[in-house]
Amino acid sequence: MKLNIAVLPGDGIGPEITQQSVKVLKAVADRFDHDFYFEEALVGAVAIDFSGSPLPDSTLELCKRSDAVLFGAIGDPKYDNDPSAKVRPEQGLLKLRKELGLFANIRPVKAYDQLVERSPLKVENVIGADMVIFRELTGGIYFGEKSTSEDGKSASDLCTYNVEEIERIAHLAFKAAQIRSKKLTLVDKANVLETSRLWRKTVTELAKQYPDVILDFLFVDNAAMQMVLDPKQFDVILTENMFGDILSDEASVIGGSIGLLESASIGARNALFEPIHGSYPQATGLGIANPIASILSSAMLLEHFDLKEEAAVIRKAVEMSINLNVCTKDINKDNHYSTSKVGDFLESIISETEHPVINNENLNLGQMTII
Ligand SMILES: NC(=O)c1ccc[n+]([C@@H]2O[C@H](COP(=O)([O-])OP(=O)(O)OC[C@H]3O[C@@H](n4cnc5c(N)ncnc54)[C@H](O)[C@@H]3O)[C@@H](O)[C@H]2O)c1
Ligand SMILES: CC(C)[C@H](C(=O)O)[C@@H](O)C(=O)O
Ligand SMILES: [Mg+2]
Repeated sequence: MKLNIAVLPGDGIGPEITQQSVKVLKAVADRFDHDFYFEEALVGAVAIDFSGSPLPDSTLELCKRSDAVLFGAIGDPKYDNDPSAKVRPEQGLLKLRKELGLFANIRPVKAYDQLVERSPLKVENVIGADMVIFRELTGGIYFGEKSTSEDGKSASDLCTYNVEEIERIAHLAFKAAQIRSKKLTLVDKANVLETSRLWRKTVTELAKQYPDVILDFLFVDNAAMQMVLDPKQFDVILTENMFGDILSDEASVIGGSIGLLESASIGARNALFEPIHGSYPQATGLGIANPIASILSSAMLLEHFDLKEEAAVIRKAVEMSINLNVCTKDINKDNHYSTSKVGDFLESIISETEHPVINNENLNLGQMTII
């Protein structure tokens, strides 16, 4: 298969993790005889430095004409610490999502058996947890009208949704539930917010088309608590933009690190694949960032094009690196590997060449077999 992939490394750890994904995708292309073409472009703070815009027109054009976008991360402390900055790196990502119509952000969360001991949550609560969060991505308070009064003493962000915006992502979430454990939980704040009441009404109506799926509801404050008390109760979570942002970072403690959480942002024509984490500026250039979230996002990219076997090879290689403890320090505190060493390891497993790090005497090879 021929795929043109736009690569937007962005800021902070974005370039180092994205580089590992490209390595892995190239190994997949070689192994399965595909033609993957990569073209890089600027986004975020680096794009502001270069052109004054967090999403230059040339970057947007590249994304529009590519088959898929591989996104790293954006964000820089110089903007985080300056609330009055009018041009901000995050605007690049938000504009990209809007312009490409990426309304559904799919964030799978699971507890790897080998890592449950590392989760701050109780092992018995976490083991077997496996859910997917469907986060609405182009509406809600993120995109409503914004204003600040002239005297700077009040500000407003409007939250709006319409039925069509709710229905299109709800269909995807119901379909996902049908091929999973057939349970869909709508997370909202319908006891307070008009928009949430519209979500409840619309989703309840739609549920009639999916009689095999059990629909239930949770208020977001309770959902935040249930997420850590009993994450195994969740199968598919459907929620609006901001609740999904917050709940998915919270859910990452189940897996042991946010550096493991992949995501796909899907629209009618375009698709973008991004880790859920940010630019982790403190780690820039130190080689400690976990590249797995980005690499698994690349697996989602392949699944999007129905390259299931290819994606499975990536997922199996990742399982293997976790089993063998070839991991960065967020999940391997004592004997960690650098970002690029983890990438090299996965690349070598996929391309079935010699493993550059596997001879390390501290590795416990156990019963592992190389695919
Ligand atoms: N999609 C995105 O590009 C995105 C997402 C979230 C935040 N941001 C931006 O990133 C910047 C930093 O934000 P933040 O500190 O709140 O969130 P962050 O996700 O960058 O980092 C939060 C914490 O998560 C951990 N972490 C994140 N990525 C990791 C990785 N790959 N490996 C290991 N540990 C990892 C680290 O402990 C880090 O301190 C801000 O400018 C923010 O706006 C961007
Ligand atoms: C950087 C920010 C705009 C973004 C969001 O809030 O959507 C991030 O937190 C994410 O989860 O992708
Ligand atoms: Mg977020």
